[in-house]
Amino acid sequence: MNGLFITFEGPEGAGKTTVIQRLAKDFSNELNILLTREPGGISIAEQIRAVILDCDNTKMDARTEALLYAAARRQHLVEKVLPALEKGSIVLCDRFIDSSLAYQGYARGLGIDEILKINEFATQKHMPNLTIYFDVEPEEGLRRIAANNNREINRLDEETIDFHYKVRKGYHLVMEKFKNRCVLVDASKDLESVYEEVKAIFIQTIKENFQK
Ligand SMILES: Nc1ncnc2c1ncn2[C@@H]1O[C@H](COP(=O)(O)OP(=O)(O)OP(=O)(O)O)[C@@H](O)[C@H]1O
Ligand SMILES: Cc1cn([C@H]2C[C@H](O)[C@@H](COP(=O)(O)O)O2)c(=O)[nH]c1=O
Repeated sequence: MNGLFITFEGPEGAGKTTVIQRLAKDFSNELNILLTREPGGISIAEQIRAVILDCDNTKMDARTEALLYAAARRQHLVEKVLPALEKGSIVLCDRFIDSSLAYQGYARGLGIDEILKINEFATQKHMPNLTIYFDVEPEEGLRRIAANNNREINRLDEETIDFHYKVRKGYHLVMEKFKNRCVLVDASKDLESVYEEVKAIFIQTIKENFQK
């Protein structure tokens, strides 16, 4: 694989989307960047996203939810991410496998290792080169999305505060499990500080991988 696969993780409203979009804009003249997201990024996966996140689907079973995320991931990976990496692109992906480990594995109580197994089947063990995790208190993240009029509220956003605390705890466990590829950023800081920190990590990673 010639390219670089960088994923961005964190709870609701942590600032991932805002920072990735700015990163893509600032570096698109000098680097071949593909910006994408999960669940979604391609037609089939966007359709699965709509089914998972529809606020009316409150009856959805936790394992069904986990399998749908994994199915969307599989299609997005083979249709979009892997071809871009083959061409040498830098793929910036808003959420990937660690979201399933934290949300379905830990917060839903299905087990991090169980969810890892079904995702290894889906991804054939393709993992990111780097994962930047945006760490923020659930209340702060939820306050940010509530203040953002352009952001639709989905079924997962509407979970209890207890669930959102478990998501954060789940992420901490996952970051520890995969510490070789994960970097934690304090996303409670102001946006400019968060952006500068992520940009520095990004530049360092590009140097290490492309300018040997
Ligand atoms: N560091 C920050 N301080 C204050 N507000 C922020 C910060 N980062 C992002 N925001 C604002 O918070 C809102 C949510 O940000 P964003 O959509 O980037 O989060 P996200 O992590 O992608 O959320 P989600 O995964 O829930 O969609 C936006 O209105 C954004 O402008
Ligand atoms: C990939 C993935 C996502 N989720 C959750 C996390 C969020 O609540 C939504 C996606 O919404 P966003 O605005 O695009 O962040 O889905 C999950 O539970 N499991 C996953 O694998």
